[in-house]
Amino acid sequence: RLSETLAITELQHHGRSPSTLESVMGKFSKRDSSEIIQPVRSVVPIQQHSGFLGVMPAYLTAEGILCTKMVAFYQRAEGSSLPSTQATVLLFHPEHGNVTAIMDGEAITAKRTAAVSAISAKLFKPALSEVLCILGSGQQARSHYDVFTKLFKFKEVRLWSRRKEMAQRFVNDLQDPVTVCSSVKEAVIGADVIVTATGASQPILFGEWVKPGAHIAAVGACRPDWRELDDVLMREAVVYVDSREGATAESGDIILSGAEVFAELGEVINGSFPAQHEKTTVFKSLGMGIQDAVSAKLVLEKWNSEY
Ligand SMILES: NC(=O)C1=CN([C@@H]2O[C@H](COP(=O)(O)OP(=O)(O)OC[C@H]3O[C@@H](n4cnc5c(N)ncnc54)[C@H](O)[C@@H]3O)[C@@H](O)[C@H]2O)C=CC1
Ligand SMILES: O=C(O)C1=NCCCC1
Repeated sequence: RLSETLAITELQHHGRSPSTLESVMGKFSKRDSSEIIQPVRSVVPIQQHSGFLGVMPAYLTAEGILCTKMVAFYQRAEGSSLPSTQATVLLFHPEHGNVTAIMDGEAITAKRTAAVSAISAKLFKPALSEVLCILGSGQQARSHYDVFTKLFKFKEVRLWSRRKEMAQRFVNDLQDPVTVCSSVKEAVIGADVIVTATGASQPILFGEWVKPGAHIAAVGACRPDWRELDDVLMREAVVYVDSREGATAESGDIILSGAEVFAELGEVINGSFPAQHEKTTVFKSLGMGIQDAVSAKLVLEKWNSEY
């Protein structure tokens, strides 16, 4: 329950200093193994049941965090009572190797992913961003809605989900107005920031609909043969990723489109690559163990301070 209350502001900016997430992603992109060790996620595909099990270890020396997340993602039938993403996070004592905490990883996964997408939006969205569009109405859609509307000011928020009643249900829980759209095209035309957070395995977002200069935070399609974005969009946009190795191993949108990766988010944070916010940009997110590690540490610190 504590991880559900993990404030996004703790993952995001604290005044002027860079957030924990930004600072570790910057460090990761320096590839200094004395600072951070984070192999590409180990994945066991469960083809028979349209899912996979992933193991995501990370060691951050300066932060004193040794962690692994185990995550199962299963494509579910609409309305299933089981969540698609289920996860457990383990923290270890870096000096002795004993387990110091076992925590539920669902809320951490939802919140840290949205926080990282928000960092991408902060860096890459057009200067005048009035319309936010979210595709999908599941856990990630909700966490992205919460973070994006908290951190940025949009004049209009649009939502599309493959079953309109699910989008309607999502909107009914909210206090602020959100337009439910009947098609992806209707939802994205003219949008400045687009979040794709679906379980799709074929493209649902097509470059011809996307406003030039828009920013897309692409969160779904995390298998080498799954897609959310079409070839046109992938080839025309400037493509940023969380990890180059992760993207080349896991992202169908990158592998199958042949799109070139321009930079990692961490490389932009470090100043070694520019944020081309005047161009159409895609941030292809796959998720990283270091993001879970720093989030879990925040949860544990909160626990220790409160109990
Ligand atoms: N980049 C990252 O770090 C992370 C990515 N993910 C990915 O984000 C996506 C969403 O995850 P959750 O919100 O946890 O799942 P969820 O099951 O809560 O939501 C999935 C949404 O996608 C929609 N959807 C499913 N199949 C679809 C299809 N074929 N076409 C269009 N819409 C479809 C569903 O209607 C639902 O609105 C998944 O692809 C998951 O793998 C999840 C966790 C972290
Ligand atoms: O980073 C994660 O956690 C996940 N990424 C892709 C989908 C499953 C969970």
